[in-house]
Amino acid sequence: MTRIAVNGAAGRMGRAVIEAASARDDFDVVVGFHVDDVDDIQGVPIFHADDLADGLAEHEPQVVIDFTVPESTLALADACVDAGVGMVVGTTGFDSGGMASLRSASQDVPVLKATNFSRGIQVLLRTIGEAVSALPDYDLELMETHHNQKIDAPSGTANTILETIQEERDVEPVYGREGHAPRQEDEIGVFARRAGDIRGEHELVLAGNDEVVSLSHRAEDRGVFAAGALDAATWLAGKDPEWYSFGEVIDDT
Ligand SMILES: NC(=O)C1=CN([C@@H]2O[C@H](COP(=O)(O)OP(=O)(O)OC[C@H]3O[C@@H](n4cnc5c(N)ncnc54)[C@H](OP(=O)(O)O)[C@@H]3O)[C@@H](O)[C@H]2O)C=CC1
Ligand SMILES: O=C(O)C1=N[C@H](C(=O)O)C[C@H](O)C1
Repeated sequence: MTRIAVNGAAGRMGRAVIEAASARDDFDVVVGFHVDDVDDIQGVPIFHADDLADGLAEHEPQVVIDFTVPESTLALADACVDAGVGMVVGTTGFDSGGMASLRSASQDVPVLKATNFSRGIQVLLRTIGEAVSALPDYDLELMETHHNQKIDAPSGTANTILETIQEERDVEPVYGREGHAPRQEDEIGVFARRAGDIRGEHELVLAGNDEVVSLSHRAEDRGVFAAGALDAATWLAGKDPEWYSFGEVIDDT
């Protein structure tokens, strides 16, 4: 049994995590955190986001799963360091300072951060690395589509895809194009669309040599991210303080 807490318990992903954990018998969701004063969400006791330390001390989770905003994740990191509780972080949109703060928390507690907790995206990332390396002269264009409530753009996953490409090839991102904007040889166009309640779509196009390769992934339900975050929490519980990746979970389970 893994004792978890959920930060952002009333959010789209927080609710999905609680729902997925409640349907399994190997998780106990002991506490949730939310910005408003409510007693419980889906039967889970809720502490206000200003009272992280109290909630962690009273309910003693092994791992907190976080899907919020960077400001909230960083406040949580301080509380987790003080309480000695591990973190599974799904929140995206950190600037470099925020990432550095989160990384420094992993000197004291185990921290696993992923921009996408779908297993399929992990496979896509590996496939993209291979394709970009095998097709060095092909033009690259990256597209993502998400629901109309998403705050950050491009998506965290798109940024991770870009980093994966840049490990293989020196490409310069161009975010959208407008007007007189001819394509340069070593650029990659990056495009973000927002519409409806689209759960998350990512596509990399590689074009050249009179052919087009399209590598894409579409999440059809937030449950896919929730399941991955829960697998990560089980894997992380009891680990030493360090910075971990979801790829390590996939390799082990
Ligand atoms: N890694 C992955 O696999 C995935 C990552 N994500 C990422 O997770 C994050 C959350 O996404 P989603 O659930 O759709 O977003 P939501 O807006 O639905 O949920 C975010 C929650 O955080 C709360 N919140 C906002 N500001 C604060 C604050 N300052 N302190 C404490 N809590 C706060 C919100 O409260 P309120 O509702 O009152 O504003 C809300 O409950 C995003 O960064 C998204 O990109 C999403 C899906 C998958
Ligand atoms: O906000 C979302 O919904 C999602 N965010 C993550 C991201 O920014 O990549 C992961 C997923 O695509 C859904």
